[in-house]
Amino acid sequence: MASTLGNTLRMEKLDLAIGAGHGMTIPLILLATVAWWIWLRKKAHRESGLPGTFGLPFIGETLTYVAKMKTPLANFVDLKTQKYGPLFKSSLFFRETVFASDLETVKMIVAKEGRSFVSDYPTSFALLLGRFNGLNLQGENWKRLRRYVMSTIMRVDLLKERMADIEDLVVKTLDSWTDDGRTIYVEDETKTIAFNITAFIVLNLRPGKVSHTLQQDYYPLIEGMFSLPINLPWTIYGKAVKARERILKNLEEFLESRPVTDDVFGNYVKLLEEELPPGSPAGLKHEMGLDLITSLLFAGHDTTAATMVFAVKYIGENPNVLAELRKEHEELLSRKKPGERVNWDDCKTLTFSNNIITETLRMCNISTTVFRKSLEDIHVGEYVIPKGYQVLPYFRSVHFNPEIYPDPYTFNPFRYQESGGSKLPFFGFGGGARLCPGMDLARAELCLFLHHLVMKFESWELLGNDVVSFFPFPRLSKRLPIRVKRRKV
Ligand code: HEM
Repeated sequence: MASTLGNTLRMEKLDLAIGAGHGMTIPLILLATVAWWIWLRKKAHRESGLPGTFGLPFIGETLTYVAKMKTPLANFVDLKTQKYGPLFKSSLFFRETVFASDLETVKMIVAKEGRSFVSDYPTSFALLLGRFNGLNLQGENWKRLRRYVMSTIMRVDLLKERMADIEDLVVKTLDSWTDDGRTIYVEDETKTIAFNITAFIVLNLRPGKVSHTLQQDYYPLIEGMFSLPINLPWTIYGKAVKARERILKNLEEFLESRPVTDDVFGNYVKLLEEELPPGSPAGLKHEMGLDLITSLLFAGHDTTAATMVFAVKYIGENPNVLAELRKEHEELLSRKKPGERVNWDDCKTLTFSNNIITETLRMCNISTTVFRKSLEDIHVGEYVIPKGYQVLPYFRSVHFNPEIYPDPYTFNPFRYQESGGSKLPFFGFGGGARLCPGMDLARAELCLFLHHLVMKFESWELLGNDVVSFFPFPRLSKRLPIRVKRRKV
């Protein structure tokens, strides 16, 4: 008994000694870890040989970047590329960053997805679109989501069946563009077209109060995705958080009330039930389903809407393009029976329309880059991209390289014919394993939009000088006001 008590007392003393030691050792270990980490980073920076600067502590070059990315000419990346060459380092949004702006490195980065690089979107994307959104996902969860999207909503036979509905949604808006002298704000209109189509494809949701409310909440949400994640009622991010809450509430209500559950959301949750480890909480599957829907509504609509609005602007500024486009669509109709609708296969044959889409995306695309992280040290020529860096393959530099695209600042869809059929490098829909799964759907929507635009309207007058701002996304300062002249039928 006495010896047991003695042992216990000795043990307690030992615990106390260890406890006192902890008080000292934990901060020391932390300090040593931080020092070691800083030393490793410095070593990596030195050995990388990358030109460029990190700017100020913590904030890096973020402020200069935000200020200088709005302009079409001589933006942050252009200026740095001129000074340092096509591969340079910086520090943005608290991360060590490498920009790549030459074709070969850009190609290499997108091609090595999942091996040397992995998709790594800013935290604000995960916070606002949900941690299981496609862009932020990696590994098995990403592969499952992508397989699911490709084999369900992006299945060509299904999309072919839905073309008539998609066309009706385009026509519904374009028919409201009267030529009684009223001003039409194209940006608002194309957002509605693209949102209605995406909500129909993803949720089977028809235009109405629910879809209108959801759509309106997407814009503060999107603004927040490129802001500093400071959640206060008056910050851009704070407003985005509120918008997300409303979107989720409305989606939940809609999903609760839908009569059929055999749909994109329902079948995804069922798939997760089969594929996630047994015992995974039901709440997790529900959350993953909601994140799929919220991210598809984002990825599918603002991108396509922006392409539509810029196409209206560029075609409006180029009468020769309008004439050639109309010729293509008149020829298409001449091959069809009266009343026969434009279908999926027609859209594939409309070469000039597709060249307009490509050229519009080359000039003005929401995705000027994609976000990657290096998984290992990567040797590029004489430099090394150190492991763990944010890596931005800057598509816009390739699309504006005069050696690839002569006279790059001119909208010229004829350039693709003139290139003698040789394929010009194009990253409008990304590339590699993450190539946009909605690419064919987006092209089909845009073809139908262009078809009815040139068949219904003789011309349109661009009112006011819209200024294009390029950061965080290309936007027109006045939402592209136009006045249309209908065609006489
Ligand atoms: C003009 C229209 C569009 C453009 C310019 C566009 C552009 C892109 C780009 C550049 C990526 C690659 C992102 C990356 O590699 O990190 C991407 C991915 C994606 N897009 Fe699109 N997109 C468009 C339309 C659509 C549509 C209509 C949908 C679906 C309704 C869609 C759904 C997605 C999804 C789910 C991803 C993630 C793919 C993955 O990570 O594997 N997009 N898009």
